[in-house]
Amino acid sequence: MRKLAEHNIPLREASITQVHSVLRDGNPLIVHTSMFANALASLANPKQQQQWVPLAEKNRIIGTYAQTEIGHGTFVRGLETTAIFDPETKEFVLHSPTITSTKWWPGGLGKTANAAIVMAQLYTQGKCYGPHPFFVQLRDFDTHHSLPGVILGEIGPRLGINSQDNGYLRFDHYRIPRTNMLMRHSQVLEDGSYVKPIHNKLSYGTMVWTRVAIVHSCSKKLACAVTIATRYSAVRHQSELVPGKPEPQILEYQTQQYKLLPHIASVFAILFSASSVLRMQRNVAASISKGNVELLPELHILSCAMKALSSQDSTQGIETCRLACGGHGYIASSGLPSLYTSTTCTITYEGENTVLLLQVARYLIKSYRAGLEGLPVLPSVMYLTAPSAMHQSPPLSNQALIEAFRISSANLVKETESRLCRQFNLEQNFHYAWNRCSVALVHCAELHSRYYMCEKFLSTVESIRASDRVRSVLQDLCRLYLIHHITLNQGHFLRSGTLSGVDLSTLEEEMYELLAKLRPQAVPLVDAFDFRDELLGSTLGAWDGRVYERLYEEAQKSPLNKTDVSKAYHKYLQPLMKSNL
Ligand SMILES: CCCCCCCCCCCCCCCC(=O)SCCNC(=O)CCNC(=O)[C@H](O)C(C)(C)COP(=O)(O)OP(=O)(O)OC[C@H]1O[C@@H](n2cnc3c(N)ncnc32)[C@H](O)[C@@H]1OP(=O)(O)O
Ligand SMILES: Cc1cc2nc3c(=O)[nH]c(=O)nc-3n(C[C@H](O)[C@H](O)[C@H](O)COP(=O)(O)OP(=O)(O)OC[C@H]3O[C@@H](n4cnc5c(N)ncnc54)[C@H](O)[C@@H]3O)c2cc1C
Repeated sequence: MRKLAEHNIPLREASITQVHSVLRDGNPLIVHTSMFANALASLANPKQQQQWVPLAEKNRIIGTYAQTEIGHGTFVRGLETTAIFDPETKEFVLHSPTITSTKWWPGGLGKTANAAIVMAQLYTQGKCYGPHPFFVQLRDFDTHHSLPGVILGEIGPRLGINSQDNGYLRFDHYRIPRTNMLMRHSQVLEDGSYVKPIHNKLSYGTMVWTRVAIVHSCSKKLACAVTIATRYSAVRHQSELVPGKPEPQILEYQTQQYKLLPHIASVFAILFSASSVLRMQRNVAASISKGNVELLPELHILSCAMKALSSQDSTQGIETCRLACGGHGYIASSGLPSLYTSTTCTITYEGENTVLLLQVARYLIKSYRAGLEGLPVLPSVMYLTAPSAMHQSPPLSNQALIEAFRISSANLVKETESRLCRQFNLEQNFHYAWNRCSVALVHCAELHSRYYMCEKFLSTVESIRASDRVRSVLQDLCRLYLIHHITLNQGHFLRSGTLSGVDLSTLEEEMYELLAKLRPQAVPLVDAFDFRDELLGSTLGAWDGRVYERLYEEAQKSPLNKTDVSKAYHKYLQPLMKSNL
C-alpha cells in the first residue's frame, strides 16, 4: 500500500500492477483494491464518491464485493438477500431470509473488510426490481467489531489463496440509509419511487471490469510460470540425447520445447488481447458517462470470451510448466504450485467459464440470425455472415490461417444454429433445445474466442514498433501460436474445408521447425518479461540459475530441520518402534 501511495497509483488501478503478486498465497486486500474500488468508481454517484472514495484511498474503509451466496453464484437474478425500502425511516432493511441467502466467498470479508458493496434484491413500493448494489458498513470503524445485525465469519481453508480471508455474511433486519444504495445508474427516491437505469445490466458493471482485469493478470501469472520453467530447463541436464554424449540441457528435447514455447507465445496472445479489451472498456466507460450504452453488449461478450479463454489457457499452461520441471516442480519453493492454485480459481470466479462461454454463444447465435436478416450487427461478429475471403491470401500465409479460423468459426456457428432449429422443432421449446445443443454452443464460443485472440496477436505483431530482430522473433512466436492452435483444433478446419489433411501435415512440419528455430530465443524471451527474483519467488526460476543451491538452502528453512530428532519421534515413533507391533 505504501508503494501504491509512493507512485501515486489510484486504488482501482492497483490490480493491474504487479503489487498483488508479492503475496503468493492470495491477498486479503485484493477485492478492496479491485472490485470494491471499481464499484465505487463506476456505480456510485459523485456525491457518494466524495463521501467514500477518500476513505477507501486512505484504507480507513476496507471493502469487499459481496454478491455470491451459498445458494447462488452464477445466477445473479436468483440472489435471495433482500433490501426492502422503508419510506417511514428512509432506510433500506437488509435481510438474509434463508440459509442459502448467506453471502459466501467474498475475498477479505471474513476478518479484513469493515465495509462491502452488497448485491441485494431491491424492493420498493411492494415491487422487486432485481439485484442492486449497496454500500454497507459491516464493522465498527474504530474497534473493528462486527455491527449488531451483521453476522460475519471466514469460510475455511481452500485449494489455494489461503492468505485471503474469504468470508460469509448474514443480515438480520439490518438498516442502512437510503443514500447507501449506489445511485449512479438507478435510484430510489425519498418517496420510494424507482428510477430505472439507461441499461438494465449496468449494475453488473463491476463484474465486467474485473473480467478485463483478470485477463491481464492471467498473462502475468503465465509469464511467471514460463519464466521459471524455461530458466530451469536451461539449467537442468538429464539423460542422453545421443548415447555416450554429455547430458544435454532438457530444453534441447523437442518435447520440452513443445511444452514451453507455445505457452511463451500464449503470454503475448493473452496480453495483446487484454490490451485490446482494456481499450474497448475505456471507450465504453466514456460513452456510458455520456449516456450511450450501444457498445456495452459487445464489451460484455468480449470480456466474457477473453476471461474464459485466458483463465483456461493460463491454468493449463502453468500446470504444463509444473510438469515440465519434473519432481522439483512439485515442491512449494518452485513457486509453481501457488501459481497454479491462485490461477485455477480464475476459471470459476467472476463468472464460471462454461456459463460465460454460453453468454458468448447466445450472442453469436443472435448475431448470426440478425446478420442473415440483414439487420445491423456489432463489429466483432460481422464476419459470421460476411462472404468468405479465403482465396485472397497466399495459401497457408498468416492471413490465410486467420481467414481459416474465421470461416471455421462462422461455419460452426451456422451448423450449430441449424442443429438448434432442428432441436427446437422436436422440443417445441427454445430453452430445452438450447440445453440440448449447449456442448456444441460452448465449442462455438471457444472457437470464436480463439479466432479473436489469434487475430489480435497477429495484428499487434504486424503493427508493433520494434527492431527487425525483435519483430522477427515475435513473428515466429505468433506463427507458432497460430499453427499450434490449428493443430489442436484440426477437426474444425477439416469440417469447414478451409484446410486439407495435406495442409495440416505441412503446418505440423513447420511447427517442429519453429520449435527448433525459437529454442535459442526461449531464455531471452522470458528474461525480457523482466520479473524480479522476489516477485517470482522460485528456487527454480531465479535469474542466476543457482537452482540446486537454492533448493538446498530453502530446505534448511523447513521447521522439521530445526532439531535433528523431532518431537514426534518421542511421542509416536519411538513407542511404535518399541511396541513390537
Ligand atoms: C498479477 C496479479 C494481479 C491480480 C489482479 C486480478 C484482478 C482482480 C481480481 C479480483 C478478485 C476477484 C475475486 C472474484 C470475485 C467474484 O467472483 S464476484 C462474483 C462474480 N459473479 C459472477 O460473475 C456471476 C456470473 N453471472 C452473471 O454475470 C450473470 O448471472 C449472467 C450469467 C451474465 C446472466 O445474467 P442475467 O441477468 O441472467 O442475464 P441473461 O438473461 O443471461 O441475459 C440477458 C441479457 O443481458 C446481457 N448481459 C448479461 N450480463 C451483462 C453485462 N454484464 N453487461 C451487459 N449485458 C449483459 C446478455 O448478453 C443478454 O443480452 P440479450 O441476449 O438479451 O441481448
Ligand atoms: C477463490 C474464489 C473467490 C471468490 N471471490 C468472490 C468475491 O469476492 N465476491 C463474490 O461475490 N463471489 C466470489 N466468489 C464466488 C464466485 O463468483 C462463484 O463461485 C462463481 O461465480 C461460480 O458460481 P457458483 O459457485 O454458483 O457455481 P455454479 O453455478 O453452481 O457452478 C457449478 C456448475 O454448474 C454449471 N452451471 C451453472 N449454471 C449453468 C448454466 N446456466 N448452464 C450450464 N451450466 C451451468 C457450471 O458450469 C459449473 O460446472 C469467489 C469464488 C472463488 C472460488
